[in-house]
Amino acid sequence: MAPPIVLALPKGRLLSEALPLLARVGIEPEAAFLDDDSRALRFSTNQPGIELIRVRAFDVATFVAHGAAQIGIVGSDVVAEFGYPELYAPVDLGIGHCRVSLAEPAGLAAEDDPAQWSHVRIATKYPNLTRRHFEDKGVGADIVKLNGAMELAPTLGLADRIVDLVSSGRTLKENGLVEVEVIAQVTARLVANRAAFKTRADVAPLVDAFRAAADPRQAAAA
Ligand SMILES: Nc1ncnc2c1ncn2[C@@H]1O[C@H](COP(=O)(O)OP(=O)(O)OP(=O)(O)O)[C@@H](O)[C@H]1O
Ligand SMILES: O=P(O)(O)OC[C@H]1O[C@H](OP(=O)(O)OP(=O)(O)O)[C@H](O)[C@@H]1O
Repeated sequence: MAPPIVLALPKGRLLSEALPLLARVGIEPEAAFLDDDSRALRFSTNQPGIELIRVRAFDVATFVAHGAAQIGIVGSDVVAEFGYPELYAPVDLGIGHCRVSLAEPAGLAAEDDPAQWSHVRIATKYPNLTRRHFEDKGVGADIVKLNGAMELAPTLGLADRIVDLVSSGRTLKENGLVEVEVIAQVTARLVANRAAFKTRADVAPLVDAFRAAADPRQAAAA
């Protein structure tokens, strides 16, 4: 018998939006999965052929790309940042809506002309995505990699500008920054390891089940 499919879930903000999808697919995690006091990282479900792991958002992509997990749920921001060829992202799950944007202090924006930039210094947790974006424009980018709280970088002199996720825009506003350019729209994707998708008979049907659960027209018709 084939080992269970390992489904990697991000433990941050996407998890609460992913749980109703899981329920629509018919996957019920064991009780410990929802217990904040549990230190376990690997969980059984009501389906003997499916196990869950709970990892950091960026690590979902890494576990799936390397085949340690066969499928996962991860933001398209993370998929774009890594660009793993082994990661197949066939389903837009329609959750985790936000955007990757370039932002700068309001005072700088008032007199700034992005068309004139030849070199910029950017704080971000998306170094690859940011580098590619500026390369495409022929602008040199000096990148400072951070793991969070990018919004602090301009006022403390770490970088002039940031590339970060924006949803309501509240974090930028409360830190005196304005959005200058939207680099990419973001939603969460169901990702699969390409080799597992091709070689395991149980992976494609599960991907199809997520596709049906994510599509409101199919869900309404069911
Ligand atoms: N403000 C937001 N609105 C909507 N979706 C968001 C927002 N921030 C992040 N996301 C989505 O959720 C994913 C996980 O973000 P989250 O903030 O939970 O994790 P993280 O802080 O990047 O991860 P970790 O805490 O593990 O380092 C992101 O990759 C993105 O796709
Ligand atoms: O436009 P808003 O609605 O304010 O959302 C944007 C914020 O959400 C994310 O941070 P998160 O809260 O996940 O914390 P983080 O800094 O740890 O990533 C992102 O990095 C922004 O800081």
